[in-house]
Amino acid sequence: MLLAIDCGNTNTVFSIWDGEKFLATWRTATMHQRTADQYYVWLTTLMNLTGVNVDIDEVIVSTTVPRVVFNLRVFADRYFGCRPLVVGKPECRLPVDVRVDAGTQVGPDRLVNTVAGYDLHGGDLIVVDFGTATTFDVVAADGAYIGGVIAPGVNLSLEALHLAAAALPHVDVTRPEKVVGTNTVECMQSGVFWGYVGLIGGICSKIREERDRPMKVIATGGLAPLFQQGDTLFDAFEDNLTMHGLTVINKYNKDNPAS
Ligand SMILES: Nc1ncnc2c1ncn2[C@@H]1O[C@H](COP(=O)(O)OP(=O)(O)OP(=O)(O)O)[C@@H](O)[C@H]1O
Ligand SMILES: CC(C)(CO)[C@@H](O)C(=O)NCCC(=O)O
Ligand SMILES: [K+]
Repeated sequence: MLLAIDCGNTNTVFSIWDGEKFLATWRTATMHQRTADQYYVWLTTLMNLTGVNVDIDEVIVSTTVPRVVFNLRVFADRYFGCRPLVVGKPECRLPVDVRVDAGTQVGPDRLVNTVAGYDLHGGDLIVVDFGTATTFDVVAADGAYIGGVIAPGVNLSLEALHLAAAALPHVDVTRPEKVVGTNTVECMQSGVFWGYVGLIGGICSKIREERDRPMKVIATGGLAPLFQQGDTLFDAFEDNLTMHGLTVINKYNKDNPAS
């Protein structure tokens, strides 16, 4: 059984994949100090609580936080007797080309998202992920990763306003009915929500213009459904895109062992 771990700057998600479907998914805040033993206690508690009694013998990790890798390696080795595949490390091969400037360390989550997007929807794709950052990643016709866009995350933008301006409160993102707010909270929500609608639409049309071809837009991440409502920003929404990509990459590495 495969344990797939997607560690972002804010949250870390663990999913168990039986080769055909995910049996369970659990989320915890990312903390680089968390030890192998802490991961194990947390995971086995949840497995027991939900009656998921399976043997894990493979682990794959994508992390945007390099410091968690050491403890996750110890976790896989100590408790599951395996060496984890870590996306972005030389021993983890990708089923697609990566065509970016030499020396660029593309975020593993972005690579995994494009592998998943290509697997599900084919090439000529823009993958938008609403995480800590909002990323746009471009997949060529042949599935290659050819670059993208990094914008501040939606929650990060709201938090930055609150932190930088003494009179601006902490607010949660929502979809305001009107653009013109009549109180501080509405004004902030409008700026972020409608600002993002414009940003997403604008960046996708600029990418299409630059590529000079139709491109399908796939959205993922916690806030994607909020932006999906009513607006024609995305062609498809994928709930579990990063996890799906991890299973594709794991299978590719098993089917194509290093010679
Ligand atoms: N309507 C909503 N309003 C505010 N936050 C939301 C809403 N729906 C989902 N979320 C948030 O989305 C987040 C899940 O998003 P996702 O896993 O894509 O990114 P993340 O964990 O925040 O970032 P990263 O992957 O970079 O760590 C959760 O933290 C959840 O609180
Ligand atoms: C952009 C984020 C933070 C999005 O999670 C991550 O993919 C990352 O840390 N990337 C490294 C830089 C890059 O992707 O070019
Ligand atoms: K994410």
